[in-house]
Formats: sequence, C-alpha cells, structure tokens
Amino acid sequence: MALQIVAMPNMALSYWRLLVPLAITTPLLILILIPLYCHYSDARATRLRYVIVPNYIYNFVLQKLYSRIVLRPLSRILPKPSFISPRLLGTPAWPLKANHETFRALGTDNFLTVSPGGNIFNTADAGVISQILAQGAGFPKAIQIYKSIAIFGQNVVSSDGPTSKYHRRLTGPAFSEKNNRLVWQVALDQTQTMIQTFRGPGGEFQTAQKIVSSILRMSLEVLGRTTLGQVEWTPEVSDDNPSKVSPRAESTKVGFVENLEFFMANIVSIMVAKSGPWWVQYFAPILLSPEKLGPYDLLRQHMVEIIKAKKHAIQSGVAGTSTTDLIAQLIKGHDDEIIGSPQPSRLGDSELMGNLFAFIIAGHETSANSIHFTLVYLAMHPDVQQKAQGEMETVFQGRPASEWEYESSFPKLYSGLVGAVLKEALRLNSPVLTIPKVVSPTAKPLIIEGKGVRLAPGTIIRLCVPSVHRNPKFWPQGPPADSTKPLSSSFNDLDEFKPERWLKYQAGKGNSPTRNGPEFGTANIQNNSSHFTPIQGSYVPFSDGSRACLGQRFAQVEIMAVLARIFSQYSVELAVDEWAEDEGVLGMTLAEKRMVWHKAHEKAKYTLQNDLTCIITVQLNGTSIPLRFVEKGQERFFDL
Ligand code: HEM
Repeated sequence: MALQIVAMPNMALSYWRLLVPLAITTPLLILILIPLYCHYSDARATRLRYVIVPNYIYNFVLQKLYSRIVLRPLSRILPKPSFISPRLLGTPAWPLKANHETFRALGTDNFLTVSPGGNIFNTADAGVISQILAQGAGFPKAIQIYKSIAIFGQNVVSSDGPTSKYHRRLTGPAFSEKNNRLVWQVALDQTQTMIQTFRGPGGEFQTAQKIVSSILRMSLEVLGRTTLGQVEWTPEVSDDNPSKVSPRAESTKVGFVENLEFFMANIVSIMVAKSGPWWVQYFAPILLSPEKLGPYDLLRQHMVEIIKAKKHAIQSGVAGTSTTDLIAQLIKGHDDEIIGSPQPSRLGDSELMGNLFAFIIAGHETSANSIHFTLVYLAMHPDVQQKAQGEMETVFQGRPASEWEYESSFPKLYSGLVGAVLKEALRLNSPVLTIPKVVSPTAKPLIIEGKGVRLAPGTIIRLCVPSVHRNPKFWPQGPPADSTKPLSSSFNDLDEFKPERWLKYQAGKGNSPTRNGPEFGTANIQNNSSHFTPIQGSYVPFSDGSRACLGQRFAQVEIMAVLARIFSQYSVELAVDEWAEDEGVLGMTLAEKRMVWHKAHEKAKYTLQNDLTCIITVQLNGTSIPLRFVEKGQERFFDL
C-alpha cells in the first residue's frame, strides 16, 4: 500500500515526461516536418536546384512575425547573408537585394525554394518566362497573393478566369488613343504645376526633399483627370465645371490626397488587418491603433462619394458614359438603370469599389516611382541628361508646350534617347518586383535548360523581374565602369544606368521582337525598330500575355510628357546641401565642385543599392535622394 502511494506520483511524472515531448513534436510534425518533407520530395522530383528556407514568404502574417521575431534580431548580430543563404531567400524582397547574383551563385536561372508552407519556383530565364506568360490558362495569376489588393472588393488585378476577363473587357476601352492624347496634355500641365512647388518664396528653386510625394500627387492628378473621367482630387479648381468630380467629403474633413497618403503610410497594417486570416481580422482592431486602420474607412467613404458624384453627373446629363471614362464604365457595368438593359454579368457593389481602388493604386504609384527613379538616374548622369535635352530641342524646335502634339511628339521621343532612358530606368528599377503565377493542373511541362519539367500543381512561380533584367545571357553588356568596384560581382555593366545600350545594339541582330501587352488602343503607335529589342521574356516591366499591364501605354505617354516638360526648360541635379551651402557652391573651384558632387553621387549610388524596398511597388525605404531643379543654363555641376 505504502509502495503504491509512492509510485503514483512517479507514474504521473512519467506520463508528463511522455506527454510534453509528444505535445511539442506532434504539431511540429504535422505543421512543419511532414509538409516540409512532402515539398522536399516534390522539389527533388523536378531535378531542379532547390534551397530549403525557413518560411513561406506568401503567408503574410507568419512572414511578418518571422521577420520581426527572428530576422530582425538575427540581422543585428549575424554578418550579411550570402546571396544563396536561406536567411535571404526566406525574405520576399530577395530579388531586389540580389538582382541576378543568387542565380549566378547557384549556377542556374531556375531554382525552387522549399519550405513547410510550400514550394516557390523562381526564374530569371527569358525562355521559361515567355513559356509561362504564353500559357495563360496553364500558369494563371496567383490570385491568393493579391488578397491584399482586394480589401475593398474583387477587381481586375486580384481576380482570375471569367471575372478578370469581364473586368478587363469593361475597363480596357478606357485606355484608348483618345485617352492617351489627354494623358499627354494633362501630364504636361500637371508637371509644370508640380515644378512650381519646388520654388521658394522668392521664386528660386529649393532642394526638393520630398520629391516622391510631389510626384505621387502629380501622377494621381493625371490619372484622375484622364482615365478616371475628370476626378480632381484638389477641390478648389473644379468649381468652374460641374461635370468634374471633386472628392472633398464634408463628412470626412480630410482631402482625398492626404487621406490616400495616410492610407499608403499604413498600408501594411491595413492589409494584414483586412486580408489576413479570420483571427487576425478579429484581433486587429484591438491590437492596432485607430490611426493605423482609420484611413481604410476614410478611403472607402471617399470612394463612395466619388462614385455617387459620378452617378449623379451621368443621371443629370452633365457627364456622359464615354468609354474612355473608367468610373463611368464601372458604373455602367454595375448599374442597369444607366445602361438601360441588364448585363449578363454585372459588377457587384464591392467589385465597383474594388476596381476603383485597384486602378488608383496600379495607376499612380507605378508611374510615380518610375518617374522618380528616372529623375534620379538623370541627375546622376548629367551627360545623358544633356543629350536628352538636345534631342528634345530637335523634337520641339523651341515651340511652347501648348503646341506639342501628342501624335507627332510622343513617337519621336519614345523612339529616341528619351525613350531609351525610360526603358533603362525600368530595366534597373521596375516598380513591380516579381510577377507571381501558379501552376494549374492543366499546365504543360516547361522546357527548362533543354529538359521537360513538370512542376507540382499549386506551386507558386515568381518571375524575378530585376534578375532577368540583369541576366548577362540576354543583354548586351560591356565591362563595369570601375572594374575594381563593380556594382555586382559579375563584372559586367548590367547594374549600371546606360540608356545607350538600347540605341547601340540595333534590333534584328539575333533578337526576336517582344509581344506587346495592352489589348486596346495602341494600334497606330509605332514601336520604333531602332531600339534594341530584347528577346521575348527577358524584359517584362509590364509583364506580357493575357494579363499584361492595362496601363502600359498610359504610363509610357505620361512619363514621356513629364520628362519632356521638365527637361525642355529645366535641368535636375543631385542636391549637395549635406556638404555645402548654396553660396558656398557658387564660390567653389572646379575641383571643389567635383569633390562635393562626387560625394552626392556616391551617396545616391549607395542609397539605390541598399535602401530599396517593395511595398506593393519598388521604392526607397524611408529615405530620399534630394534633387534640385534649376533653369536650363543655370546648372552648377554640368561642367565637371
Ligand atoms: C511604369 C508604370 C507601370 C508599370 C511598370 C506597370 C507594371 C505592371 C505589371 C508588371 C503588371 C502585371 C502584374 C502582375 O501580373 O502581377 C501590371 C498590371 C496592371 N497594371 Fe500596370 N504598370 C504601370 C502603370 C500602370 C498604369 C498607369 C495603370 C492604369 C492607369 C496600370 C494598370 C494595371 C492594371 C489594371 C493591371 C492588372 C492587369 C490584369 O491583371 O489583368 N498600370 N502592371
């Protein structure tokens, strides 16, 4: 009896000894090791190279926790990870940090990352990319990754199959040549307005510290006054024309642009809170401050008012339902009363709102960031800037901007050095980091490095844009500017901004032309054949195939107009305020100016290499490269 009394606690103890490890290892096995083993087996079956990484980058919530709890403390104590380390490859933005280096180090342009959450096929191979983009049904858009774009409702960007086809059919006609002409004119005007904001009280130019937010505002105005059908975000100017829609809601007090800025500043929290799993959505309002989530409700309120105002304008006959007016088209797709007959598939309320949001985001951040990087590159390369200015003088012959015709000016600019500048800036800093696709059960095997490879259905594919854009197999290249300090370890100039590479290597020398993206409205614009034509799949800033960017021509026209307006009258320089005062620069010798400019140039180069991030689009990570606009002829650093 006494023995029993002593043995019972011991037995309980040994149960615990068994239970505790079981309780730990069972979920570990079920959630981590078994799926990891299955994914590892799938990866081995492909005979492709693979790297096992600790986490699945497309599990947004776990990814955030992993980067906060594991990566951030680790990166403080461990040395910089190598280009093939699981620590780097477990982060979503690794192609931004590694460019083509990871592929080079692995000795292949195609590899898998294997994790408990799933496998990802990464490619920087033009041949594979073009196979994937050509097989729209076999490799559809990975819409599960776009949940965060659908926080106001399904839309053309976040949907697939018949839904996305319907959304594209409805919204595509808004991107017509008629609209491009308007984009050209509006962008010329808005650029001039933006430039004036960089002047000080005495009219002299000051350093543009927050240039990105000025460009974002300008780009939003261009989008609002063109494709969105005369939405003017700045309300004062719209009173003269009642057909214009100005979203200054009495109820919201904050202007649309300011609200969109708050929204974008808190976008990560908003997206986690609105598109995360149910338990995250449940706890988010408790854990996150109202300042973080408030902009979501305000933006919704604004969009409701924009739609209401447009409906009112249409019903009262002040505005038409022109095919070039995207909001009118969305309303038409939603509302029987306006079109008169029921549509076979109508947009729901949330889809109307979802599309408006998607177009606002897709249509201004991308262009604005491209304009910003293009200006930075031109400021860093005054020689290219001067040549581009010379070309503009030839095109415009001293005529005022009001006489620059879209039909004649745009093709000339786009086919010359100015077009090459944009193409090169998009090659280096494409706003879209990777294009995600998914393997469908009907996908045909891919021919990879000469062999047929069948990827497991459900595998996510990442077309790594910065990597293929720098893949030496597909691009004409020269030696790096400074072979002792090349930007990458590959000893070529593909990390450098050299627009002349588009002009030097003529089309047709062993290169097949790329297919063109948009389905609508680009027929009468000639793609100039004097530019180098990259082989299919090697240059994809706008993607390609059935899900290519709808706003490709819109963006090209807008950016050409912005560059033309700026550089026909002004120059852009790297600001040197950190090292010298304006008065000081005036009294400097050539050698002193060279020294100070070199410092600004080195800092800008460092920032472009190290301080980029991707939050929806590629942008600077909480830092800036200060620029200074100057009247043409007043440049301070062009004679170095
Ligand atoms: C330089 C500027 C731009 C770049 C580099 C760019 C790039 C891209 C890329 C790569 C995609 C495909 C994304 C994916 O499949 O994951 C895309 C899609 C899209 N873009 Fe753009 N874009 C730009 C400007 C614009 C503009 C100005 C608009 C509209 C005004 C626009 C509207 C769209 C839409 C609606 C889609 C979704 C198409 C679909 O899924 O069927 N984009 N863009």
